[in-house]
Parts: sequence; C-alpha cells; structure tokens
Amino acid sequence: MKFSERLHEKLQPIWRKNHHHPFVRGMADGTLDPQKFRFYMIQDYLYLIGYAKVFALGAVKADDLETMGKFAALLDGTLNEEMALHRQYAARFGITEEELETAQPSPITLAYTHYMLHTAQNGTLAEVIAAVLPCAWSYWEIGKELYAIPGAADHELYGEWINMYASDEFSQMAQWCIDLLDQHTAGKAEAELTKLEGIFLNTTRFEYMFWDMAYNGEMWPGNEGISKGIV
Ligand SMILES: Cc1ncc(C[n+]2csc(CCO)c2C)c(N)n1
Repeated sequence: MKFSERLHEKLQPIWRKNHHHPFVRGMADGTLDPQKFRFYMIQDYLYLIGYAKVFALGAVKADDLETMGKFAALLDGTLNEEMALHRQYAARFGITEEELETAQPSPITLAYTHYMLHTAQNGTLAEVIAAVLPCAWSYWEIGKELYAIPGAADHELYGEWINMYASDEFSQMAQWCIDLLDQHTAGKAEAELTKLEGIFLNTTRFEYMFWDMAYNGEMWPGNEGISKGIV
C-alpha cells in the first residue's frame, strides 16, 4: 500500500467533518454570510504568507534540482498569483490592500502557520511534504465537490473560489505532493512513517479548525497587545 493510501484512510473522519462544516455547506448553497467569508479571506491571506515560506523551506530541503525548482515555482505561484487573486477577490468584499497588509493573524492562523514552519525548519523533506499536503489535497477535494453542485461555480460571491480550487492547476499541485510523498516514503521504517502520519493528521485537523475559526470569527480575547507583523 502506498503511504498516501494509508493517509487517505486515516483522514476520512476529519474530511467528513470538513465537508459537513457550515462554512463549506454555505459556500456550496450560496447562503454563507459574506462577513464570514470576508474574515476568512483576510486570515487566508496571512495563511498564504506562511505557506509560501514553507515552500521556500521545501526548496532548501530538496536534494535534487527538479524538486528544488518545483518548490521555487510553487513559492512564485503562491506569492505572485494566488495572493494576487486573493487581493482582487478581497476587493469585492470591501477589503482594502491596507487592511490585508496590516491584518493580525488569529490564534488558529498563527498556530497552523507556525506549526508548518516549525516542522519545515526542523524536519526532513518528507516532513515538509506531510505538513503541506493536507492543504492542497483537502482544497482540491472540496473544490471538486462544490464544483459538481449545479450552479455553485456560478455564484456571484463564491463561484470564483470554487472555480479556482477545482482547477487543473490545483489538482496537479496536490497530485505532485502526493507522488513526491509516496516516493520519499517507499521502503521507509515504520517509526518514520508514524511520525509523518502524525504531522499529516495535525495539519489535516488544522484545516478543519481553520473553517471553524472563519465561521465563528474567532480572534484573540480582547484586542489589546496584539503585535503587528507577519505570520
Ligand atoms: C487554510 C487554507 N488551506 C488550504 C488552502 C489552499 N491552498 C493554499 S496554497 C495552495 C497550493 C498552491 O499555492 C493551496 C491549494 C488555502 N488557501 N487556505
């Protein structure tokens, strides 16, 4: 059994929760409160900054030029394409560039990005991939599911999001990560696989917590003492 098949079995209960989450259901039927999506867009923008840095660490940890080049391309795509799309999309929700640039990460955004960065800084290339894969894989899965719902991809507010994550570009990225992880785990000892599985399940759970954070607008208690800065 490929390692990704083992992970696919393990993630089922969490993915089911993702697909049933009211934030995701609200995008599916178009009833999601735009204020909740607005909060999500801002936090996701901050999340992408952290995620881009993890790709940079993927390039550092890669041991061949092809993989290094791919991580560099993903870093470029996230910073210069996906985040540019976020900026345009955010404008439709009345979010200014200044608001994006000065936004504060919520506790979950901070915990999720810092967990990935910590793992990437201290771990092997396989650990970097295990940390980033749930992001790509679960969005691909949700994008596909929502795209298949008649009318969902044409919704004036959420259609663009659905089209973006159901696109071939994102499915190819997820598949590349899956294949790379399978390649780097083939024949590896069980202790290493258990560690990788733990990392993968943690970021899978963070994906669920991110939906929940966005739906509930979860920020820090009070608003004092939050330092400005990058995630
Ligand atoms: C919380 C959160 N999780 C996953 C994604 C999706 N995503 C972010 S980067 C990337 C890969 C290529 O840039 C993908 C698929 C998101 N936007 N926000």
